[in-house]
Amino acid sequence: MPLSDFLAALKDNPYFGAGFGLVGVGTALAAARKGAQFGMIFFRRNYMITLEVPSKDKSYHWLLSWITKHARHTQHLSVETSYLQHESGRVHTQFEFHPSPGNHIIWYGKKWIRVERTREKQMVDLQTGTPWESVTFTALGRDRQLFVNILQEARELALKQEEGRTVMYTALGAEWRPFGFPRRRRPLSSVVLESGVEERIVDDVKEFISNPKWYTDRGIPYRRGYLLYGPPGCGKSSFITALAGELGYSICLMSLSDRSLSDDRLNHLLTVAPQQSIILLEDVDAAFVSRELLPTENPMAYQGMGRLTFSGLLNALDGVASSEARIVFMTTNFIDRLDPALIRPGRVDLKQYVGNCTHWQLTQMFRRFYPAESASEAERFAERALAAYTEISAAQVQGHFMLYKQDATGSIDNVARIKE
Ligand SMILES: Nc1ncnc2c1ncn2[C@@H]1O[C@H](COP(=O)(O)OP(=O)(O)OP(=O)(O)O)[C@@H](O)[C@H]1O
Repeated sequence: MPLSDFLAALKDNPYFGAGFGLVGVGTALAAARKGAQFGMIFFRRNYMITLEVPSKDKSYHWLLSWITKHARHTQHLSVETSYLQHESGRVHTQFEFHPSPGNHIIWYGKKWIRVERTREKQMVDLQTGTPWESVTFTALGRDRQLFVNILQEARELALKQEEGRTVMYTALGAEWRPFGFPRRRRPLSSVVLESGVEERIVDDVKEFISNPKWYTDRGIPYRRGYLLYGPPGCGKSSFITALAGELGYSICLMSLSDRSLSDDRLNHLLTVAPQQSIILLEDVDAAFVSRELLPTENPMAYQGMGRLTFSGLLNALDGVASSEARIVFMTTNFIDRLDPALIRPGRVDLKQYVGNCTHWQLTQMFRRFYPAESASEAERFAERALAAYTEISAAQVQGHFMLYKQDATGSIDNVARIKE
């Protein structure tokens, strides 16, 4: 059907009311209007299909990108600014144009489709503070498969854009929203942990992900908790980011000291976390300290800083049940400050100390940073570093190397100044 005919059919057109006789102009017009309305309703019900997608639906953002791709000739646009990190590490600002609120016509699957994007000025999503929006697709025919195809294409397009990148989500109201630009996946080899530590965690997570049946057969909730503990700057967060990249997972980052976090909200967020994501609760000690360490005169500390209570946190962790593998990582610098109830098996199934650099780690880091240098130079670096300090974090070593980017000998000679 040509576009003009399609548009004509969509408009409220008195055509359907024509031919009702010459009963008087007023009556004829009213009859014509009624006829038109009836005709349109009949036509819509029987020969048109529509799909409404509200902005709070997961597919909404994918669909906006899909529409942008297909409505290339539309002149009415709105902009969304994002940042993209290139291989070199440089960040580029990217403007993505989306069709503005209003009507757009798309030719897809040998059909004309009207896409109406609406934005409610009066209605705001109370949880996210953003205006309420929706897009409605209207097409002639009865075949719903058209919409299924569009949704699948939109999802594939979104996945393609995220390929090779790790998406970070943060909690906004009761939802998870991507924040910042998707980061280039960090390779696991770029995080140098003590020998065997990486394998221990990666093998455990992979085994967990590939074995849902083991859990269902035994009626055990399909979730696994990990705790990485140790001094700052030793690679806990970097390792979790690299692990997410290795698995092709995203990260849902949450701070338990967020004052707006309540028991219900945490519970809800853990339940609705995006598929294939790692939930990361950083610095859990900052929100709750062990009951045993608590001064009795300050019971508030145990209740958490916001409206989240300790028992609420335990319940939320226990309640995480999903057909999807649910992986929760917690990090802390002070494991001894954590309540034993929080880290008992079932809530934390694997605990791993991530500590300051060992001799082995120092040699590995040196060789990674200065690939042209020999193994004996790496040994010399590690020996001198550990002779000068008993405790050096990987972050400090990395900072030191950055000072001697092109000068491996300088980095060895000045290793005693690593903490200056
Ligand atoms: N083991 C490591 N191998 C390579 N780089 C590391 C390692 N540990 C830390 N770094 C570097 O140091 C910086 C800080 O590391 P990271 O945030 O992962 O440490 P952390 O243990 O999570 O610290 P905190 O306890 O303060 O959160 C990052 O830039 C990271 O690249």
